[in-house]
Amino acid sequence: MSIQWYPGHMAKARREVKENLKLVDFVIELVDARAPASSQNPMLQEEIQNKPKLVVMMKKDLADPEVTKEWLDYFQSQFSYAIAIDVNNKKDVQQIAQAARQITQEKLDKQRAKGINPRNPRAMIVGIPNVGKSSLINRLAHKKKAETGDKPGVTKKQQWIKVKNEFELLDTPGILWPKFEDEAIGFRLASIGTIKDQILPQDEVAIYILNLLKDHYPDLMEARFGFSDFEDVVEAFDKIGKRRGALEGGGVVNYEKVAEIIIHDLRNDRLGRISFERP
Ligand SMILES: Nc1nc2c(ncn2[C@@H]2O[C@H](COP(=O)(O)OP(=O)(O)OP(=O)(O)O)[C@@H](O)[C@H]2O)c(=O)[nH]1
Repeated sequence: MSIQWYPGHMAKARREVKENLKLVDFVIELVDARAPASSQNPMLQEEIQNKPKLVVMMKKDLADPEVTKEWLDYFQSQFSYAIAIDVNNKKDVQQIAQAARQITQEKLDKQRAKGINPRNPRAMIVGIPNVGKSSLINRLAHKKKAETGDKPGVTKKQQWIKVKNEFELLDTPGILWPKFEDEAIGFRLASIGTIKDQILPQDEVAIYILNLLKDHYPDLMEARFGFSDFEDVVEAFDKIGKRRGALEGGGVVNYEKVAEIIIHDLRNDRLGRISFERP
């Protein structure tokens, strides 16, 4: 996880995705349900052109269900097919095959009407680092990868995975960079663990999380840290440090440790279901 993106990497990633896109009939774009806009790649849509796209909001089990609903409505209104899943929930994962059927039905019907016996539609998964690409591919593959041999792939190693007889999935995902457009996006991506911890100051990420909790999730904050409001971040860090034992000699609060605790709690699902942005 946490690739650092340089222009050379970005150009290579874009080229690879572009090549693979030629092989598929539709695209499965993975985004993080907690920050669906910030975790989209800014240029993917350009490369996809007119191919149908299924947006899959991953990690729905970690996101605020009400906000996830708003995002589903939003994506669906943008002419994209959208679902939200927890990759560890079998029923959720099954929704992908159903959505694929919807997406490809029209084209298949047209081919059948012309007397053509259509082949299985093909798809690829695209998403930013750590969004859950490998987990989803493994679930869809049930660890068995259907090798079909004669189809073109960018590298010889690539294979197609047959998903419930509905479609075939390229076994290597496309990895693209997230948005780096403004500071708030950076904080969201740092909070969900997409960008390296060294890139943004950890205390600032922790302050961002505390402010989000205070403004949108005071009950979760109260449950975990014992308070839900603060005027001053130093005061808030002191309270958490004392409560959680992040102290140095003489009982002085170690702020670095407090920042780590806040980020760790969030990333490890200790706070509850949280979303970082609304449509
Ligand atoms: N709670 C939860 N965790 C998930 C879900 N999907 C993936 N994860 C976790 O997210 C982390 C990253 O998942 P990966 O499948 O490695 O993500 P990736 O997109 O392949 O990552 P890169 O290889 O870095 O590009 C892992 O710890 C997964 O267990 C989900 O739906 N819910």
